[in-house]
Amino acid sequence: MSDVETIERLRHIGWRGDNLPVDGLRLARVVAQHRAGYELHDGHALFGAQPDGRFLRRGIDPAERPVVGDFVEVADGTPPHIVTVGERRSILSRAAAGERYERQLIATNIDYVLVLTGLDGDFNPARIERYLLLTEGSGAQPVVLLSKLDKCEDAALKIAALRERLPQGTPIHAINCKDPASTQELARYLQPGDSAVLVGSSGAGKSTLTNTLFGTATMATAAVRSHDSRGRHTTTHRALLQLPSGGCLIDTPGMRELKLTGEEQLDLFADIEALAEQCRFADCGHGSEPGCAVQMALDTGELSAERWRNYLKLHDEREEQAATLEARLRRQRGGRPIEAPRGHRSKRERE
Ligand SMILES: Nc1nc2c(ncn2[C@@H]2O[C@H](COP(=O)(O)OP(=O)(O)OP(=O)(O)O)[C@@H](O)[C@H]2O)c(=O)[nH]1
Ligand SMILES: [Zn+2]
Repeated sequence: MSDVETIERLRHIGWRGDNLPVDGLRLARVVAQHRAGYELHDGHALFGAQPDGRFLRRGIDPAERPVVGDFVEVADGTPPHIVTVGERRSILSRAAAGERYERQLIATNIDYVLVLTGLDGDFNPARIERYLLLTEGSGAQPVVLLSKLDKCEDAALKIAALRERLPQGTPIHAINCKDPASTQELARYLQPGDSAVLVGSSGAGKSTLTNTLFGTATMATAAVRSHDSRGRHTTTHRALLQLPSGGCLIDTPGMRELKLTGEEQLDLFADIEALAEQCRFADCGHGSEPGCAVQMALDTGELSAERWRNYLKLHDEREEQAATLEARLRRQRGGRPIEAPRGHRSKRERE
């Protein structure tokens, strides 16, 4: 195959570079990570690979290891093995579940995070805000998709309210996931070289939209039944889907349950933070204090109670994660005792 052909194929799995690796090495993208190794795609086919020994060394920063979305150079062999990880143009991460704080890379080299919410009973601006926060600082651009436009009578109202609430310039598209003419406007995010992930709660229409973008209903739920090592049935999703428009969709389980990392700036709520600065007391609790600008805005309706609650919730969650992060960094630096994170002392300590 000529280099031109190879580069063209790589574009369809999201590659944007121009230089192919030297002879003997092959460029491929990580599409899944299993306990037993990696699953890669070279624009042509899927194949399995193992990481080079240096990625397995103890003490290596986990962020240096290959993750889903990475473009890697592979040395052929039995099995093929990953020798280098290419520069990343974006990094989506989350706080790993568990007692100890850990920032976990979910996917790299993603250009668009398509946040899908139904305009029906699923419609939930707070959840959309949570997803938007998780793309903050990642290098990926969030795009809000509102599905079930065909089943919603007050769509215009909901869209207008959302536009007012989200940062200016956040793209919002209301669509019918079942109708190719309606999803056509998403092609601009799915051109050769583009990589997108689709996130949203169960029932929002992710499979339906994927099928429509893919141009066929035959893949039904995009899932294939297979057997795991113990012979149990497992459902695995297609991890990288090359779309007719030229771009690709990456599906990674990590995107489904998302926790804040503690590093978010909450830019999304800059207006609320500016408001709180105007309270008469610097340490205003925004309860019944006199001169509270937040209460005033809530009273006049300038700030909706629902959005204020969402801000508080995400703010507390961010603080909690930030405290754990801080404790962890301190432990790593000097092994000094870990203080109880701010805001999480027991009731008695606070008194
Ligand atoms: N009328 C209409 N129905 C839709 C639309 N999008 C999805 N649906 C329907 O909503 C239901 C759920 O859609 P799915 O695509 O399975 O949702 P999902 O997000 O993949 O759900 P999970 O697989 O549980 O994560 C299905 O019955 C779809 O046919 C839409 O834009 N319009
Ligand atoms: Zn206040």
